[in-house]
Amino acid sequence: MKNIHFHKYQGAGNDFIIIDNRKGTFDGNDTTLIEHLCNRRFGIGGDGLMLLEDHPVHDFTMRYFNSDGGEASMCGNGGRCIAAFAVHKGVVSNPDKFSFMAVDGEHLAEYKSGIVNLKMIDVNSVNKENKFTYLNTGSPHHVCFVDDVAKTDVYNEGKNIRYSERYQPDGTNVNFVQFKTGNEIKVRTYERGVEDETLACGTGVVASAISAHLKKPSFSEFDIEVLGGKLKVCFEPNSEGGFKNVWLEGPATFVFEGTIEI
Ligand SMILES: N[C@@H](CCC[C@H](N)C(=O)O)C(=O)O
Repeated sequence: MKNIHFHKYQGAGNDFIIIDNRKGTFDGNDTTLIEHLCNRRFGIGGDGLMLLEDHPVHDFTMRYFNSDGGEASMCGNGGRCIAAFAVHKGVVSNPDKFSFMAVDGEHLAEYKSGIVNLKMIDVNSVNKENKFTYLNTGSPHHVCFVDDVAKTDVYNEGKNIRYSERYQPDGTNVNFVQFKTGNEIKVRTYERGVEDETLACGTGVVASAISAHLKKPSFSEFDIEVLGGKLKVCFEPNSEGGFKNVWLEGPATFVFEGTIEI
């Protein structure tokens, strides 16, 4: 038997188990254990699990695992939550501006009163098709626009696209976006690796905001409503059809901590 101490955080309802692994005692290759810990009935429960580890230059390293146990591409809400955790635990010396390393590279973060503003990777290109866009914002995203996101069958339609031949073998996350007024959009996301709709997806709202900009070029800042709350995204288009200075902002909240015996 082994005891694992964990913290639970959520960012707009995208929820994560976070483990301080600076001593290296948790084995990130143990897919079965991570899947078990993320299980909402038999474990702690979460859309994903993160390990906070040391980094020689940056304040820390973030390792992200989807709830299926697999080490995944970037998680935007996870990045915001681990940033808040690092501030709460005194891992970073200056909450106003700090940096960490993730699977897609370096991220800057700013923390103030429970809100984390996280710099995301530059987006070099957007594949714009007739009915959808496809882009990588740290994780791959298919984005389509719908008239009424509340009436969209996110689970079944998302799953069909996620497993469609076009995206094999890696699959994709799938976002359904509805324009509201001005710079406001509503987004619902089917996440691969969770294999369900989640209450929010950070890299997904970034992809959705950039896709919305392609339809409404006068906006480069978006207010986004997701099932679990509100997020903001801003960016600057570059001269080659890409996007730089991409920031994702929203709440990152401690839920509880505990020890689980496995
Ligand atoms: N919830 C995340 C995205 C996590 C990764 C995704 N499920 C994938 O495997 O691509 C976010 O907030 O960005």
